[in-house]
Amino acid sequence: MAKTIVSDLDLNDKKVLMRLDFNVPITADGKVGDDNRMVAALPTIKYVIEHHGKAIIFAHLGRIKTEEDKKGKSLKPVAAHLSKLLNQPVTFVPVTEGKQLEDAINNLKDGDVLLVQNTRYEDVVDGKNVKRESGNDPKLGQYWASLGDCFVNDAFGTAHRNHASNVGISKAMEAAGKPVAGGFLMEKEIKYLGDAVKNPRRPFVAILGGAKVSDKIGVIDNLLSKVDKIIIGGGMAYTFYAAKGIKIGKSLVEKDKIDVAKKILDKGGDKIVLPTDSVVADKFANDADHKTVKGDIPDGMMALDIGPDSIKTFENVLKSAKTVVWNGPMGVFEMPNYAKGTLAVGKFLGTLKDATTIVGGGDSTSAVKQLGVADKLTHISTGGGASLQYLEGKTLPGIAAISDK
Ligand SMILES: Nc1ncnc2c1ncn2[C@@H]1O[C@H](COP(=O)(O)OP(=O)(O)O)[C@@H](O)[C@H]1O
Ligand SMILES: O=C(OP(=O)(O)O)[C@H](O)COP(=O)(O)O
Repeated sequence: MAKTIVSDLDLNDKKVLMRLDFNVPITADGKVGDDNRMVAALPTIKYVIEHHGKAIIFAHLGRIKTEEDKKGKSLKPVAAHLSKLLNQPVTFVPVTEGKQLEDAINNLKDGDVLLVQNTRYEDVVDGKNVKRESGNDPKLGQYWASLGDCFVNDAFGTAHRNHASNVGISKAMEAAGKPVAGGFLMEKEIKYLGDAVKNPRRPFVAILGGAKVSDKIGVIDNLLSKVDKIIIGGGMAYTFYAAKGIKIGKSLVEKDKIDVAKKILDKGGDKIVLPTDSVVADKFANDADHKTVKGDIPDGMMALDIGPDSIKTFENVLKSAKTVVWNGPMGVFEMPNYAKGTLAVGKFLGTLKDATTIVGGGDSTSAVKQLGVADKLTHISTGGGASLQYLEGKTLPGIAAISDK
């Protein structure tokens, strides 16, 4: 069923609530480190401005479980960066509810842009982890929905979450008879990912890495029936090492997912390709003592990148691929000593001539952009977990909640 899109709405003089994915890296000096996701949302924001709407933007940054977590997770630097990108002022409201927010919204004129504080501040109230946003508290969705005339959800990267700021607002808006639409980014992502996986050209290879192991390990099981090979690198690999009885030292591991990993290995057999060597370090730091080891990770060491032998193994699998979907860096690429694996895989994908190559996820995308290979790939998706779940064939709650045409 086709979904309502922002261009279907009458925006003139309307308070247009927007949900965007501005979950971007913030540098140590408090600036936006990579603005791919923000740039990707500009067409929809500009459309709202040009059609005389008042853009009221909701977005999240990081995950918040304690009061302490709120430090460094304010969207203020994102507002400043957005103002530069749009070349117009952006009003930043440092709270997520109350009179200050309501007054600021009431003061908006046509074409103005306002960014609300990190929606996940609502997860911790009075020091308690109440998960109002990420638990989709209906009262919060209703409150936010009451602030606007229509809702435009363009946060593809967050579409796999059932949260108050995407699903909650949508449901409350619909209940109040107000329009709920998707944005242009949502439309573009669905088109590219849908086309690539409906009838994928084979061999179809998925590459998974990164650190959100418990989030993404479940995806592998479903992908097994769709792809010809799954390459697993990055922090994800060591839960699989543990499942195979290979020593992992102090490497990232999700202990309660080792059984899941075992089942995936049994079911996947030689479809699953793991690193054969790793770069290990004695601490999580670029200047730590580090070396390359095959197989077992020594006691007291942690694996922070794949090694040169793994790179060759992965390239061998990838060289004949016709469709490649990649999410999650192969190592801690933010630190130069552990960036080689991610670099090598990104560069290799850029050399594949007759292949559809799709990279998704905040960190993976920022890695391929740093490498300068982004323009050699078919599609850079703003969603990591979201694109994976879309590929699995799952209905994403954020998309499902957009009104049908
Ligand atoms: N071996 C590893 N150990 C710990 N962290 C890792 C390892 N490999 C990659 N990472 C981290 O994974 C993070 C990205 O993971 P994730 O959020 O799942 O990817 P994406 O944002 O692309 O979806 C990066 O910050 C990177 O440093
Ligand atoms: O960065 C995101 O996901 P991704 O790392 O899978 O691309 C999205 O903004 C969702 O964030 P979340 O995984 O904290 O819910």
